[in-house]
Amino acid sequence: MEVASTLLEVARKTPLSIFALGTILSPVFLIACLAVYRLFFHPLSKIPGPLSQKLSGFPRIWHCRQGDRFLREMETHDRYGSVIRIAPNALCFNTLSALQTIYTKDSNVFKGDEFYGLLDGGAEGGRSIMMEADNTAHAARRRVLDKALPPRDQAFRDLNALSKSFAYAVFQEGSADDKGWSKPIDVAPVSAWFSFDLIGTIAFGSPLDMLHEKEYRWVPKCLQSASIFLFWGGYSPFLSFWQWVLGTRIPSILRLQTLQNAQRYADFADWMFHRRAEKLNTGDDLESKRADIFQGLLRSKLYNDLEMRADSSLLIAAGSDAIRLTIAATIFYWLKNPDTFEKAAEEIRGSVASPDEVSESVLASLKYLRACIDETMRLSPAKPSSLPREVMEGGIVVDGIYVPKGATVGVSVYALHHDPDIYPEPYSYDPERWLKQSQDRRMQATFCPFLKGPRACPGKTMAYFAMQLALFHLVYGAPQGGVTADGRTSRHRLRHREGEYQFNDWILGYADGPEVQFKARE
Ligand code: HEM
Repeated sequence: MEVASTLLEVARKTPLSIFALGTILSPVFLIACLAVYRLFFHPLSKIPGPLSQKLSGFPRIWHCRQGDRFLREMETHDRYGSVIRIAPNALCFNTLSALQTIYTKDSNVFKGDEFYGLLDGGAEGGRSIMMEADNTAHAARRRVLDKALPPRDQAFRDLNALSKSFAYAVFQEGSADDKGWSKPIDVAPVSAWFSFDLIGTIAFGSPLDMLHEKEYRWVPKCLQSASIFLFWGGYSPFLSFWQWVLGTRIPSILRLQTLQNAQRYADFADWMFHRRAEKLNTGDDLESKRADIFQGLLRSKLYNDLEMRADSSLLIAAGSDAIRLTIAATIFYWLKNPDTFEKAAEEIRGSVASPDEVSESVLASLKYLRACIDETMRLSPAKPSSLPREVMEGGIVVDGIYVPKGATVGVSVYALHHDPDIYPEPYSYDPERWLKQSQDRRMQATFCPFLKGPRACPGKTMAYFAMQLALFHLVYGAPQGGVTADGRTSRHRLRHREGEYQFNDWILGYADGPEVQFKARE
């Protein structure tokens, strides 16, 4: 009281001071009012969650930057229950019913500006199909994209050839020492080169040849760095500001590495699509006689240049990174659980007399391999955090909770995949659970690494081909016995499980390792 009366006394004497005082106090007053509103009067005020996240969106941005948002969502669910408030205007659920309500065709939601507003074409703008807000426009683009995917037999042949090169590159990286052991090899970068080569082939008609040549090996690292910015930037309230900054020299003057890389990556994606377009126009390249995604998109004439640029950026990232992560993570889980590796190896080596005989039907018969991949994607889904959907006019009811227009809702894939009621011992790597006759029916319904509904991944079939073939050739050629995996645990309190593959979620999952060593088979 004393301080207030002194301040008023001073203010009374000089009008200028009144102005200064008002300038200082009014933002404080406004922030206090906003805090009171968000805590007590906001339509979502009754939903439980950490105080900091009820008050502000910045904790979520912080966790996006740190790469541990999915772990934070899981922790918050464990503490507060099946629906949590993860930002003043955003809810996260961890139930099957919420998954079935939010991501279905007729759900009263769309992809709003939260996260999906940061245009993936860089400073020049342009929305990719994944960022397309309008559901009808999205459906039209999706029809074109689905038709543009290469035919199965062509995709199988291409991916089979690339997978052989992948296995060869892994073995090449390590050379045996005098006891017959290879040097430790980090599988993550080699998987990245493989996955970029495969998306080059599927989407643009020719690989970038990263498995053999070093020229473009900077791209995966550049994309990883760009993704960090695009993830936290997408949740920041100043989207147009960041968009503008990307087009200026500010990132290079201030050495903002992730922003510089966001633009560098967008320019690279632009170059990829223009290179493809040029070859198609001249019609004299071999690739134009084969199907690839951009050939289909370019021929459809549905897109403008900016959308093409954005789709190119999306496809390179979406088509490569999740595959890279899943291959590396499966190897990690195999090495941490040697009996599962032995079983997979036995199945693979017993399936055909020579790896050259692998075919689509042989792959389909490798049930244990498929179960291993699914168990990896359950434990370490490449998109583990909740994917936000903005509620439209009229609101939506999720798990009995009315959510009004303008709020966002989502389901934590990581939390759903670790529900102990559906997946007993949820942190153990147990491929057998996918093979049991008496399987809980909810398992297939909750398992959603590719998401569900009209916005789910169109590359699922191709992704399974690529992951199965890469692991098939690796295991077929892998010398038995001498393999190790590093634990990659850290002191982070949410990352303490020895047997869990540790990765960061920056739109997609990024990790180092595992490191493996090979020894010649007896
Ligand atoms: C293990 C591999 C993969 C996983 C786990 C995966 C996962 C996903 C997920 C969860 C989404 C939904 C994203 C969202 O709504 O925000 C998505 C979308 C998408 N994915 Fe994949 N993906 C994989 C491989 C691929 C491949 C190989 C391609 C390219 C052929 C691809 C192309 C796309 C595209 C274009 C979209 C946007 C679809 C749309 O909005 O209609 N993905 N993916």
